[in-house]
Amino acid sequence: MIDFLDVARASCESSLQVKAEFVKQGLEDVIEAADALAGAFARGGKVLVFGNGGSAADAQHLAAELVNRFILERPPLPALALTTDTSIITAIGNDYSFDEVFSKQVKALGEKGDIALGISTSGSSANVLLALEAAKEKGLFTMGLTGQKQGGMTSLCDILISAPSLETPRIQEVHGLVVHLLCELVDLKLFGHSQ
Ligand SMILES: O=C(CO)[C@@H](O)[C@H](O)[C@H](O)[C@H](O)COP(=O)(O)O
Ligand SMILES: [Zn+2]
Repeated sequence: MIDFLDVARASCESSLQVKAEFVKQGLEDVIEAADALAGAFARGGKVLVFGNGGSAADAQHLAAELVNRFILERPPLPALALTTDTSIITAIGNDYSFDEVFSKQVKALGEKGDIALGISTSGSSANVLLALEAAKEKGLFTMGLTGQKQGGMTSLCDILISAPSLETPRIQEVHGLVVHLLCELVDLKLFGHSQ
């Protein structure tokens, strides 16, 4: 019989372990990414965020915190998740291919001075890679959230934040933390306080 307590405990342990490892080796990349975001916002740029499945949810989570607020009262910051407009996504998916659902939006909305942030736990989702490629072609600064494998994101991201795991859920749990860290550090850099 399955011992559900054991299963849940093992997943929690593994999540904690991956986060502990990330705290040891990943925080400098997070600070660099927060610097880039704060700098882009200060200069009038915006961030375009995209990913699939749970990473689409992470993209929307980040955009929501930036546009609305995180913990502090502060002015709205310009962020757009490219995962939310079903008319755009179905039209591109239907007429061209699902691989282009984010890249076409980057081509339409991305401007020099903006940041493109792709989220992929495998680093190999074609629509995320094509969008980062399109962003590079348009002169945007590119950033990625990925896992241990990194896939094609290594060569396409100016800053790449990697969660040290090969398991999608564990990687996503680190990405959730990174989303909140980015919001906290951007607030601190732009508005001088974090709580
Ligand atoms: O949330 C999960 C699994 O935890 C899934 O929805 C997962 O995000 C989807 O399978 C994605 O399509 C995976 O894409 P990627 O992270 O490899 O780019
Ligand atoms: Zn998930």
